[in-house]
Amino acid sequence: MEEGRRINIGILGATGTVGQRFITLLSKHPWFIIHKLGASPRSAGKIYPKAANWKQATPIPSAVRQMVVHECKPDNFTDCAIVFSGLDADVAGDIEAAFRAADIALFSNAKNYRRDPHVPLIVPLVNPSHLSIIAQQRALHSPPLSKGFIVTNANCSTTGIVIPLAALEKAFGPLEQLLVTTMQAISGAGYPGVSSLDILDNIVPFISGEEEKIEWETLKILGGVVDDDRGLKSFDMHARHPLRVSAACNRVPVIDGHTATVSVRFAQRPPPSPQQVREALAAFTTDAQSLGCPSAPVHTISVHEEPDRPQPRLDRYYQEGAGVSVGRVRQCPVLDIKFVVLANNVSIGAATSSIINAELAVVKGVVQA
Ligand SMILES: NC(=O)C1=CN([C@@H]2O[C@H](COP(=O)(O)OP(=O)(O)OC[C@H]3O[C@@H](n4cnc5c(N)ncnc54)[C@H](OP(=O)(O)O)[C@@H]3O)[C@@H](O)[C@H]2O)C=CC1
Ligand SMILES: N[C@@H](CC(=O)OP(=O)(O)O)C(=O)O
Repeated sequence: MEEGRRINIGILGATGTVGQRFITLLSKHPWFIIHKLGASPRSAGKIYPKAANWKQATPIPSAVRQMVVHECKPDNFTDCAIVFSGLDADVAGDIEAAFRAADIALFSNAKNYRRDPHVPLIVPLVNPSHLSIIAQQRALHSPPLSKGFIVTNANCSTTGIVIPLAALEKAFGPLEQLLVTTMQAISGAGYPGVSSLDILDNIVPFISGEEEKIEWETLKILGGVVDDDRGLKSFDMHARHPLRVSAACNRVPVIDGHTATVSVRFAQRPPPSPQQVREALAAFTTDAQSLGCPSAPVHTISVHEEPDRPQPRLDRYYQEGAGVSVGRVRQCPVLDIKFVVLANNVSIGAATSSIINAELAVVKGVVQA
């Protein structure tokens, strides 16, 4: 990025849980400047503090205190080079498609386009190389686009899990089997989310669609991008080394921070030892960091030796919520290795990932700054 230049950005769903996180992070961003805010017709026309039910620990940033919230229509955002979406999935599909059709670069948190064969599903600390499919997404759009595209980030639980898995595949080669059990925070359900009478003194062993998302998204993210005979790119879904994934998801009475217990089997025989796994996790570095993305964690995975870590209350702000914490790395008597991972669902699980994805797109020249 050119010294002193800042890029105008817009935020859709700016009043919601993820939208508020975008505002907090982007109000102090060195490259991006918040230029437009969007939310539902209920909020449109109001100044931001009147539209949002602000739930962050820090006050509403001065940069947006006088901003008027707009309807999420592309015409209101034409002077934004990048638009972030924290839209409710019920409305994200049509709105995000309209922004792409208006030739606007859009980075979404919503699930709607994650399975699209031309849309990259990017966890920025894992698979930024998938940005390579954007040229094809633009070319196949009718009419072809010069600037517009959609990039999605992953489900918040999937994000926390694939980061240590990517570190393991980088060090030891492909994984073959994966068993995951999540303990997911209430904030993952947005605001006001799960009712207190359902979640206090309780665990709810069902989150609609979540297990299917972890089982499918993990393959798209950890798999490669391949070219066919005609030069068309597609996602290989880890097909060269099939990976079987089983997830079980639970809602627990924690406000922020999704925890997961993970057991893996490696293709490599004999498998790595717990100590080799700890060393590989701690040594993991990312392109986002080496390419100078300002929101990338300086150190990606914190590996705990203490037997009772990670814990949401103690570890969810590791690297300002952009890194993940792993602990209890040990032998698994059924598969090979098991461990616990904790990721901040509203930071690296949502807004932070989108922001690093946009930073990567700027660095790689996919977004013209
Ligand atoms: N919370 C989390 O941890 C994660 C969430 N996500 C995904 O991010 C997205 C946002 O989640 P979250 O912030 O929790 O949701 P919220 O319910 O808190 O916020 C939803 C946002 O969508 C806006 N909206 C609702 N209806 C419309 C409409 N008709 N037109 C335009 N805007 C509308 C709301 O505006 P208004 O206030 O005006 O109603 C609000 O800004 C979802 O798709 C979610 O699945 C992804 C990963 C993690
Ligand atoms: N379903 C997740 C949050 C979420 O919104 O996921 P997704 O973006 O995949 O719909 C949770 O409840 O914790």
